[in-house]
Amino acid sequence: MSDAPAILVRDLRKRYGTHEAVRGIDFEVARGEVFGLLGPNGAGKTTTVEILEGYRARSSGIVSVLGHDPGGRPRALRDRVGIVLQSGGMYRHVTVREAVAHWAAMYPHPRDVDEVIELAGLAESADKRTRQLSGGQARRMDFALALVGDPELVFLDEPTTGFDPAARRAAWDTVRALAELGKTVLLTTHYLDEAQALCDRVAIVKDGRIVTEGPPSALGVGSASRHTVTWRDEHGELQTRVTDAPTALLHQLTSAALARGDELRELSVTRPSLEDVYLELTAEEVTDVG
Ligand SMILES: Nc1ncnc2c1ncn2[C@@H]1O[C@H](COP(=O)(O)OP(=O)(O)OP(=O)(O)O)[C@@H](O)[C@H]1O
Repeated sequence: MSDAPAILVRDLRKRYGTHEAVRGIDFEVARGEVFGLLGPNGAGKTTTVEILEGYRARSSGIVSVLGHDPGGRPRALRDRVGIVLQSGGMYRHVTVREAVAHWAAMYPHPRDVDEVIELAGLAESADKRTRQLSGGQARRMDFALALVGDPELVFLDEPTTGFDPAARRAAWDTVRALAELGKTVLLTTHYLDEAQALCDRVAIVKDGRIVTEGPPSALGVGSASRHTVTWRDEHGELQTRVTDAPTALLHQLTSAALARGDELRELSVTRPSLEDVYLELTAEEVTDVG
């Protein structure tokens, strides 16, 4: 049972009136995996995640979360899933420790409150009233609330939107700590560096469909053998060539430079990054694959 996937989605569809926001999505997330859904505004990420959380009903398809259908939010599932809510405003007048302790009491096997506060990076703010927290600290409290029930699976919908760089790094550390604890994480993000830093695998969603899926590094490298070669030529002009045969191009360039007794200044060879692949696949004129 434990090698059954944490999340299984088959031909998931969601219609809002006449608009089909999710048009046949399939993916699986293994236990202990950090999986990212990427894609432009309106692609259908939040709809998908909220169906998995049990907050929205699907139009059709199969969805299994820790072996349960999340529709109707069964109690057996609620205790095992952590959800970082976007608002987190209900505890404005109590301290961080009181809020986390209150939330912990709703779960059958909560984690230690102070340990969770530490894990969320809030040890120094534990006695602050939550309304006095900065935006980044408030978000960390959302993490603490999501973790205190000791969930097996954590949903993070755009966990660092609006964070300053230091708060983002702290949130990344929290996600990594979750992964080290063996938790499964499903996150959505608009930040490709975040996906690259945190996710074992990502799926890029566009217009309600997955257009590609795989480990972030493999998406960048595997999508093309294209290399971009840049150098400054003998006239001081910066040159750029995109090639599938970088070895031959470099041989040609270096031979010519050596023959002139010159250096190839500012030479660089780059492969497509996750960002290049993302932009290519989500560009408006590109039609969907699959
Ligand atoms: N409750 C709703 N009623 C009608 N249409 C909706 C509703 N929720 C979402 N939509 C539409 O469904 C599509 C997908 O929205 P969704 O929020 O899932 O996208 P997203 O990928 O999460 O976008 P973002 O990155 O902007 O959060 C959009 O066109 C959106 O306008």
